[in-house]
Amino acid sequence: MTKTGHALLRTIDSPADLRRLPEGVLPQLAQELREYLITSVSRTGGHLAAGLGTVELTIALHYVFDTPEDRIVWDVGHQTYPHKILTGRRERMATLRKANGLSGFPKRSESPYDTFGVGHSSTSISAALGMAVAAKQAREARQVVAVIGDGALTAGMAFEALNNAGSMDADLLVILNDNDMSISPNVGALSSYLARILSGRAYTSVRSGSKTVLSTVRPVFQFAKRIEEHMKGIIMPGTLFEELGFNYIGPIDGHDLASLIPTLRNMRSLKGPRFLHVVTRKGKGYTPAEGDPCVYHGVTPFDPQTGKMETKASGKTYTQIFGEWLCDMAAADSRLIGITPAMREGSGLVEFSERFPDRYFDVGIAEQHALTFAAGLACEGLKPVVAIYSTFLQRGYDQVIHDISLQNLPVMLAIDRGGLVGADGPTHAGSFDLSFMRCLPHFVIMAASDENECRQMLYTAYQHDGPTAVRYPRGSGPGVAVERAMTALPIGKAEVRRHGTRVALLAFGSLLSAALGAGETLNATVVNMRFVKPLDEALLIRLARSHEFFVTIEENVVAGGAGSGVGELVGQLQLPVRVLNLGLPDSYIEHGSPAQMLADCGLDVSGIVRQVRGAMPELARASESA
Ligand SMILES: Cc1ncc(C[n+]2csc(CCOP(=O)(O)OP(=O)(O)O)c2C)c(N)n1
Ligand SMILES: CC(=O)[C@@H](O)[C@H](O)COP(=O)(O)O
Ligand SMILES: [Mg+2]
Repeated sequence: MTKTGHALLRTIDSPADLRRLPEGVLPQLAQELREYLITSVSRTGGHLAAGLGTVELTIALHYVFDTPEDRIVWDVGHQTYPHKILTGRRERMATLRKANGLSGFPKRSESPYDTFGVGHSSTSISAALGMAVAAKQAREARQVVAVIGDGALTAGMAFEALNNAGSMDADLLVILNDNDMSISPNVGALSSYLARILSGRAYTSVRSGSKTVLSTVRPVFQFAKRIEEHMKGIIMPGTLFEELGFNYIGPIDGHDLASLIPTLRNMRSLKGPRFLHVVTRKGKGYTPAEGDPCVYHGVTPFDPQTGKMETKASGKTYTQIFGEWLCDMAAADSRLIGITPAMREGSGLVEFSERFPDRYFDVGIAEQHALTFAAGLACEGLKPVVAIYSTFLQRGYDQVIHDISLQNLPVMLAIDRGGLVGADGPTHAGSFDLSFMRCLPHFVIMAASDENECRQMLYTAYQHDGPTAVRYPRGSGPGVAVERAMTALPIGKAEVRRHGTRVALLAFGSLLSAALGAGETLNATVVNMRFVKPLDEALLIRLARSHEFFVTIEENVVAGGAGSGVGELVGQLQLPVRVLNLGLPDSYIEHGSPAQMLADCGLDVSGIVRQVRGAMPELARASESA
């Protein structure tokens, strides 16, 4: 804590307040902002290291640009807590990622300073270009800035935007926040290229992890020199970004306000596509986070003195079950290849990457590439397993259809974070995968209801000679024991878990526990459907002869979900049952606690009972008179 107790920071309720400060006090403000950030996130949890790395950049951007009139578009947005603190939300940081509280990402409805909703990476340049073109069309002198990280720059979408922007005269400034990190260390040829730029320019950096103090050619001088070169038409071997039509400046020290502010002022005065390369340190100013920016990328509440995080005493997560299975399967089958689009830790591939480095591929934030890369591997007889969050799978949908399903290739998708994810909110919820996967020919699709079944499904999928998907939720399940044996399930076979009368609750995946609880109250039959595709048609035909109602239950939108498949079958076969589909509504569920979010959607025990009785009042009357 600074001696002043954040005295400066407390005077800032908007960037206008910030812009009234003399430049000389901004380093003090940066110190206070960094301390405030650490203290606040130590209480709430959330994303920490990235925001620590953008403290000075955020101050400089709001100091130089006339926000919100000038637009700042952040990429991913996990690094925007300093931005939120400086734009009038300082006192609401205690509500971060809690129900009805601040979002963990920029959100247009939350603040005029949040110019574009983000959460998925690599969208900032496209959106900012749109805003810049709009400003030009309206003859508005507005400045538009996209702030993108070196990790986010590894996504194809970023280069689609650079390619387009570089050929236009839109007044757009792209700022690359280069900290040599994605969540884990950044990967790929682009990362190496950026390192070469840093080493090739008068710049020593922390990029190589060295303790070398940052030192740079004074950017103002450098800036003038480059203008002179351009003016003289001297064709210098420019950077990739210059070759793409951007006026490239950098690299400069992204923690040095004395460099940032004059450079941004200069770049603000220019027209056309401009590219500023800043170098920062992820976790800057907090020793535990500087030491391990990967661990401190996303944190649970922690002791700010020691950095020690709270750990929830819970069983193995589904992610851990997957990681264990992947290693066991790789040990048994040399054809297995493990692929992640930049989510090694989140998807549980750390052990696999260490034990099977030649069969592990982190392709960067490149979901589309990951999926078609897997298809290519499968063409040659290998067995690719793509570990991917449901929400990020959305980024590669055409590749799933065109490169995997259509060619009927044996690619296995391990879809993690299926269903609601809690604090990250709607940008990260896996609300749609059962809908967008179910309609694809050739795919076998399973949804795990507990940890042991998850492992069995993974093995079942891996053994299948065709495209498969196993979907499981974030976090841990009901805590059943997991047998390490490799047991395959019969494809397309469901499992009756409870016998009842009149109503059959057909549960897909993680909501089986809630269905069993509701089944007790309703005296209903409860089925663990296991397979979204193919459905257990024989069982459904049998149940239709002895039940009046099918109630499908899934943590996926109702629209086109697993339950829709049951309704389609009932219609096709004219089965004598009524169908009620329970699942996520046709709306986005705001962040909060997963249990509360499910309850709000009527997907806890009482909610299921209430909805069933509401749709079938004769049931309610019968159970009351019983
Ligand atoms: C499409 C997509 N894939 C994966 C992620 C998960 N993710 C969040 S932040 C991040 C790394 C971003 O690296 P960078 O852009 O360099 O930002 P930094 O954290 O280094 O500031 C990833 C992979 C995402 N948000 N969006
Ligand atoms: C910002 C981002 O997209 C990731 O950090 C994401 O928040 C990780 O989600 P999990 O916490 O579920 O791994
Ligand atoms: Mg980075």
